Amino acid sequence: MNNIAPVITIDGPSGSGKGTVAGILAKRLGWNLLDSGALYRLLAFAAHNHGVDLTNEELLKKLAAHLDVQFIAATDGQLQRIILEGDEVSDVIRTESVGSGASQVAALPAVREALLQRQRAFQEAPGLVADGRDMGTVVFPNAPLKIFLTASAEERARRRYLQLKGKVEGVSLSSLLDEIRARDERDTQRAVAPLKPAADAIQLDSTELSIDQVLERIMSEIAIRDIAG
Ligand SMILES: Nc1ncnc2c1ncn2[C@@H]1O[C@H](COP(=O)(O)OP(=O)(O)OP(=O)(O)O)[C@@H](O)[C@H]1O
Ligand SMILES: Nc1ccn([C@H]2C[C@H](O)[C@@H](COP(=O)(O)O)O2)c(=O)n1
Repeated sequence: MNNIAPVITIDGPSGSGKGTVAGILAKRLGWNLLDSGALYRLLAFAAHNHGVDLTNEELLKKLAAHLDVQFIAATDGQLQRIILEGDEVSDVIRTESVGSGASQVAALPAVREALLQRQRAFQEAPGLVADGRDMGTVVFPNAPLKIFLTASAEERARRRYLQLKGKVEGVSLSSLLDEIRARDERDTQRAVAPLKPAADAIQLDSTELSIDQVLERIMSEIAIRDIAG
C-alpha cells in the first residue's frame, strides 16, 4: 500500500449518495476514485455469465482473483467507464438484481479476501476517494478522513425511484423500498466486514441535505484536516 497518498473513505448504505459524492469529490480534488461496490457487482455479474452459483465460495474466490476488469477514469462530460472481459458493463451492473447478487457474494469471507489487495492498489498519488461499506473499517483503516453517509430508507428508495423511472420498466417505489431494506439487512448483519461506521468516522445524514450541501460539509472537513494540499 502506498501510505503517502491520502485516502478519504465514504461508507454507507445503498442510495445514501456515496457514489455521487465520491465521484464529484475525486474530480474536484484531481484524485483517484475507487467504487468498491462495482467490484462486488462485477463479480456477481461475471458469476452469472460463467454459470457460477452465488453460494460457491471456492469458485467465486478464483473468479474474484482473476477478474479481468478495467476502470477508465472519468473525463470531462463522461462518467467513469467499466470494462469486464473486453465488454463495457458500466450500466448493466447497476440494476438492483446485480446489486442484490453483489450483496450475496460480498458476505463470503474468501471473496472479500480475494478483493482486498485489488482495492488497496487504488491508493496512488495524489490521493484516493474510496466509497463502499468497509472502506474506513477494513480496507483503509488509517485514512485521515472517514465519512459515514446515511439517509432514511424511504428517502433512499425515493432517490432510486427517481433515478430509474423512465429507464427501467415496471419500477415501483414499494418494491425498491423492500429491496433496499433487504440489502441493508444483509450488509449490516453479515459476519465479515459488516456495514458500520468506523469509530473515527464523521456521520452525515443526507435525508434533508442536497448533494451540494453534503459536498460542502465534506469539503469543510478536508480543509480542517489540511489533507488536500
Ligand atoms: N443528497 C441527495 N439528495 C438528493 N438526491 C441524491 C442525494 N445524494 C444522491 N442522490 C441521488 O440518489 C441516487 C443514488 O445515489 P448514489 O448512486 O450516489 O448512491 P450510493 O450510495 O452510491 O448507492 P449504491 O451503494 O447502491 O451504489 C442518485 O440518483 C443520486 O443522484
Ligand atoms: N466495500 C463494499 C462495497 C460493496 N459491498 C457489497 C454490498 C452492496 O450491497 C453491494 C453493491 O454495492 P453498491 O454498488 O450498491 O455500493 O456490494 C460490500 O460488501 N463492500
